[in-house]
Amino acid sequence: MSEPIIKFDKVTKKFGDHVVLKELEFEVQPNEMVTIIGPSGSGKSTILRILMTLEPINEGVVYVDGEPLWHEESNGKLVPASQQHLRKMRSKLGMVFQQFNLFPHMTVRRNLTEAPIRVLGLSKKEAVERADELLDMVGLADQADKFPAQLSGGQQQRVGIARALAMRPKILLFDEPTSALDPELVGEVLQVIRQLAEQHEFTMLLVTHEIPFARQVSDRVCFIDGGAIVEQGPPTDILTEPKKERTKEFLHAVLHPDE
Ligand SMILES: Nc1ncnc2c1ncn2[C@@H]1O[C@H](COP(=O)(O)OP(=O)(O)OP(=O)(O)O)[C@@H](O)[C@H]1O
Repeated sequence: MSEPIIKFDKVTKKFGDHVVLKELEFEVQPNEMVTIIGPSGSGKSTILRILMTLEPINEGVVYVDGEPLWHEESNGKLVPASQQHLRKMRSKLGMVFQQFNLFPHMTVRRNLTEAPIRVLGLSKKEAVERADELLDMVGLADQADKFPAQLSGGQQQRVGIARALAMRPKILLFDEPTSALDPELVGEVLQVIRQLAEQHEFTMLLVTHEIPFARQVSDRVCFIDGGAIVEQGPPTDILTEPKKERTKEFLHAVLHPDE
């Protein structure tokens, strides 16, 4: 097996006295599509937010692409990372948020060109070309001049995905990308994610409650509860024949909410 592109080495994360992740050990291989499932409050979003450098960790080391994320090496020791190191590491990752988080005062195209111009130093022409290619890929080439509020939720989320891709990250993180959508708009967003998963050009980490979708697209499913991995493996094992009682109870509750 190759070197993992993401590795949580005994990572503990606390909010005050509340231990959200307890000595978490978790690895993702390059180009792997991993889905994280688990009850509300189990620490799923916290894992993604730590990777996006939005939440610092308390103990342990997170490695991304072979380098410590929240630390830097100095004289053979790991010391807290500088802002410069965090910026460099952050550029390896892109995140798609539950609430889209688009810039409301910018057109769709400008939502996609802003960061590549400012952060990556692309010329306007290069950034526009890249944006238009990505909008075409997510089926929104004809919406480039509109503002986010003029689009449906499903369209806005497709812009959110295109915007994350515009930075050419190695790793794409999805935090419940369909949970803010009306049910009839979920399919179009899942279709874009499915397309990306099939290309195998990115490492993808997806937090979702869409169990049938997770079964179709994931290389591995990870069930977490109480900030630790309870069970993980191929989707057919975890989602069809889970071994642990907690996984069975969770899946039953998600798949049969009325029982
Ligand atoms: N900024 C914060 N300050 C204090 N507590 C927080 C903060 N962010 C998250 N938590 C707590 O940490 C725990 C894990 O939160 P997290 O959002 O990672 O859970 P989750 O598994 O993603 O849940 P959900 O499915 O509801 O989004 C929860 O108990 C939450 O209340």
